[in-house]
Amino acid sequence: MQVGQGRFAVRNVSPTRAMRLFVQGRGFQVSASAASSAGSQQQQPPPAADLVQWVESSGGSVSGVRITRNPSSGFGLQAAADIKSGSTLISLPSKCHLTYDGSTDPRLLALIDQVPTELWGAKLALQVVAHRLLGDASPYSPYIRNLPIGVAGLPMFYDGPTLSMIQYPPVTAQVKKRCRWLLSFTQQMLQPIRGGEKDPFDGADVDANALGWALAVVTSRAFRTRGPDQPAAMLPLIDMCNHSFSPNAKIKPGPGGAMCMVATRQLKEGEPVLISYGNLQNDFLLMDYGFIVPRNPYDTVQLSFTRGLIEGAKAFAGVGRDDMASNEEAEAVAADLPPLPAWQEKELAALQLVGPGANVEVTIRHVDAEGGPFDPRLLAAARVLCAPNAQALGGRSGLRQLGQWNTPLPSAAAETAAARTLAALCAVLLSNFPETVQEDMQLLAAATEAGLTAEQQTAISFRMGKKALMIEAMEAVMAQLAANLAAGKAAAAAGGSKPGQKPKPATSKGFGK
Ligand SMILES: C[S@@+](CC[C@H](N)C(=O)[O-])C[C@H]1O[C@@H](n2cnc3c(N)ncnc32)[C@H](O)[C@@H]1O
Repeated sequence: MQVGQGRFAVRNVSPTRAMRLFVQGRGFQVSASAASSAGSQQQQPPPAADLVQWVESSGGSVSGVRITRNPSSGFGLQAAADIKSGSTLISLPSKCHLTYDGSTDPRLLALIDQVPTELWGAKLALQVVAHRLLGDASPYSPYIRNLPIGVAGLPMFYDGPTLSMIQYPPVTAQVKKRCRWLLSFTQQMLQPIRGGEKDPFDGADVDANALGWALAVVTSRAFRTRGPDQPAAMLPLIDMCNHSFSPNAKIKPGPGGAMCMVATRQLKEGEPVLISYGNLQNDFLLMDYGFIVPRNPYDTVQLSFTRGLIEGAKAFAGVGRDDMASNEEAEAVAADLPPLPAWQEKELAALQLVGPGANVEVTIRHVDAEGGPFDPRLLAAARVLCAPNAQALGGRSGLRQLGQWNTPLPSAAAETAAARTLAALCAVLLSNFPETVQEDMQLLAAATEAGLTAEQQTAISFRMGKKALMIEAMEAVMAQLAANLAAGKAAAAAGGSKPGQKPKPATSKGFGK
């Protein structure tokens, strides 16, 4: 068993096969839809018909919507008729919601209690395991038996080489953390009680694969029904709805604690019913759901701010020196920094980028993101660190005055230095990736011939999206700079400057050396 490579090879059984064994070893029938796929088209019952029946017999309703099943994308929901906007498609009574605190088994509740509150997903995963083991005795059996046997595409189940193809530390580190947690929890919490009086699983071998499957089911299907800070719940049937950033349905509370799926616009018969899983960046879509959205408007590149990062980028851009530094020189500059003048230290502290309680996580976003492509704190920090003296900030201070994308510094020289530094920062970050965007595109174009798996293709598309985002930001900051300079010249020619004037729309020329 290898830790840190996202790989759970237990007793030489691959993760997928281990999950299959876990599921089938408990006497579970393969879901009605999966079982029927071997039969002829005519004999097939509607997919997951038992689940619909269970919801209806539990007091819920399913109206104007049907389940579809596609061999590659799994279950989905579809309008079964023309539907009016505002119609309730599914009403799911609270007795069908699966929550982590809804058990009557004190052994399970005691075990769940030992998991920290913030790991609500893990708590819920233990419930899912318990219900899977109960088999037909579980009140949720029609739901559990229709859950996917493997959750395709989750990096938690990538092999080591595929995980390393992501090339983006914020995601790979988090994936490894989840894998480590699974291993340590199963080894330290589940194995010692196995078969004993505290074991809620009555001696079943719930290993990292089994718990990993349940965790994957939870991360890809749970809903936060009680608000953003409260634990989530599994909503059977409703969770067969796929995601879109332009959804045509939404989930909302109904009478008596029910949760309802409601059409948010008119639907045509046969149209897929789609909800939004939230304005999530690709990191979370990949880690929790196993897919990404190309050119995801909510995607970001996450950075940890250090002064060295900006000073290295300044050197790389040739800001404050006669020439542009090489990568090595820029690294040397970043590693050996003189103390900051008090005015700059004070500004960085006001931005909460240094000092006690600092939060150094900043992002690069899409150009059309609110506030522009650079986290306002990062933009403000670049302006502060590129200003030769406090006067160059023109009396501005703090995030509101220094972090506005469309409000350049009055000093054209200082603003130019900041813009070039931010562009250089993107270039430095891009240089950390072994392949260019073009090379990634070529890899994807030849994916079939090269025998790349779907997961490997997703990993490449993911990192390509991050690189494209940085190129976009780099081009945007240089274009903004050109527009600012042009606006400044025009204002000067007209006999006065117009501070804060919105520059003309940018036409990008890229990062020119
Ligand atoms: C809540 S479930 C939706 C139902 C799921 N398709 C099934 O077979 O049960 C979420 C999972 O559906 C898939 N999915 C949902 N929306 C998707 C999308 N827009 N693109 C690709 N996969 C999607 C992913 O596998 C995700 O983990």
